[in-house]
Amino acid sequence: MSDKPRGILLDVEGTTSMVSYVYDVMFPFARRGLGEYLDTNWDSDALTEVRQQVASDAKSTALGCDRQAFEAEIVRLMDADIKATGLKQLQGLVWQAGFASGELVAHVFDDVPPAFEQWKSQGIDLRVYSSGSAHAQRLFFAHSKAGNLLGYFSGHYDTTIGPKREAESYERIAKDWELAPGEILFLSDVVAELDAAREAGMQTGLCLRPGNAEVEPGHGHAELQTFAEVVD
Ligand SMILES: CSCCC(=O)C(=O)COP(=O)(O)O
Ligand SMILES: [Mg+2]
Repeated sequence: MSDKPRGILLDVEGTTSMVSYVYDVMFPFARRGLGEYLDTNWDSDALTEVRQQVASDAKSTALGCDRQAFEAEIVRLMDADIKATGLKQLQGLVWQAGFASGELVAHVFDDVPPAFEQWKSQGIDLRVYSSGSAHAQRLFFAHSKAGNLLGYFSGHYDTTIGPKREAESYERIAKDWELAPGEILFLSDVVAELDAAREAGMQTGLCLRPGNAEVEPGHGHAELQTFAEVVD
């Protein structure tokens, strides 16, 4: 990495954690629990807010009111793995029971907790930016296989701040964090996300974790296999 960062911004899937944990464990859990969750919570405040978000994402007010049409839209978004804000908020609500019961225990790579400890001891501030909702991020890191890691983070960003592949999202994060973009190091497994962060002026690191998709050479981002390589 170039300059020592004052803040490290972390992606989750493919960066702190195995892609397969999200795809093979968490997404199927949300799919299985969807119908019952909707039946039980249709009029709750949390689900009403999500229904409005999904309707707004789809630009169809009616969608938020019709139980069958709503569920069909959620299934469509899940099938296509569309990282829409409303879907991500709903998945977080369904996962809550799984994390609370212990059926879901979030995967983190072994080098992650010691790196968090080292970075914090060096005075580096840590925040998360994931397509998963901020609520889901908190559940995830509070219930990880390495224990409760939530205390390491001073903030969480999701797609309500903007899409992960747009430079403006990273500009907004830097502004909210009250750091210059160049003082922030963004770590992710997705080159398009890193391109957007670099365009905003952030330092970037591409995580090459086991199970991640292959990347084309020539992207120009620093590459790392583990977090131990990030800061001296
Ligand atoms: C934070 S837990 C759920 C992760 C998730 O739903 C997801 O889509 C992961 O996306 P990321 O931006 O972390 O790669
Ligand atoms: Mg990722």
